[in-house]
Amino acid sequence: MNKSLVVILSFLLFAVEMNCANSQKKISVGSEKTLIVYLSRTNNTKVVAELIQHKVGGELIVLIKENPYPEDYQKIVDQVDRENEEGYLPPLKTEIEDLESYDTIFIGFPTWDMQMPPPMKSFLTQNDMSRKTIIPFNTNAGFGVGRGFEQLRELCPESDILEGFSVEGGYEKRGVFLAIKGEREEEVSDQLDTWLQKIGLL
Ligand SMILES: Cc1cc2nc3c(=O)[nH]c(=O)nc-3n(C[C@H](O)[C@H](O)[C@H](O)COP(=O)(O)O)c2cc1C
Repeated sequence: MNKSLVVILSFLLFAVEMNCANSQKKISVGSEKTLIVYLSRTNNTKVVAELIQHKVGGELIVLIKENPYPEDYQKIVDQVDRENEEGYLPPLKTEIEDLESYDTIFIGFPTWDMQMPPPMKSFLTQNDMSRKTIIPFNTNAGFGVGRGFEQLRELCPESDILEGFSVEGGYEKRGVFLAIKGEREEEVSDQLDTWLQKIGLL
């Protein structure tokens, strides 16, 4: 084979390889240093957490309470109301041993009682979030995040908190459990892209 043909073919092969490598590359804010901590009862916030992980990488950790909340909707509503009134912080089963090694932490929770659920308050109170970049996200039944992001700022005064993402999820009271699926999941995924681009993570 003539020498210049070999050079041209090698160059073409290199260009094709580079293109494949780039199209497979996961856009990441540094997988080994990013954590996604979330709380979810009916999996809407879980789906959003997984979409975020798919887009930016990182470790996914679900918050589990030591004593589970009641299955019954009205019972959990009453218990959460009481816990909020008393400022009770429920003990958690979930422990993150090497939290200090993460510098970017996504914090995801559903709106409960128009605020942050007590187990997430426990997590943010028990762990040192200072000097970390915190990125909040939320699902709700259509009434918004309530005081949730404000409470996050109060609980993490020494953190750099980026603009949060809040989206409509389920409506357990009306029997709508996991709503972020199928076409709705695709819609939420697009909204996540817009948000992540806006805050500079995509
Ligand atoms: C105890 C409890 C209280 C809730 N309170 C509210 C509320 O005040 N406002 C609201 O919009 N949604 C409220 N919701 C609905 C959830 O925020 C919504 O269904 C969310 O998408 C659930 O997320 P998950 O599927 O990750 O658990 C409440 C749900 C529960 C279980």
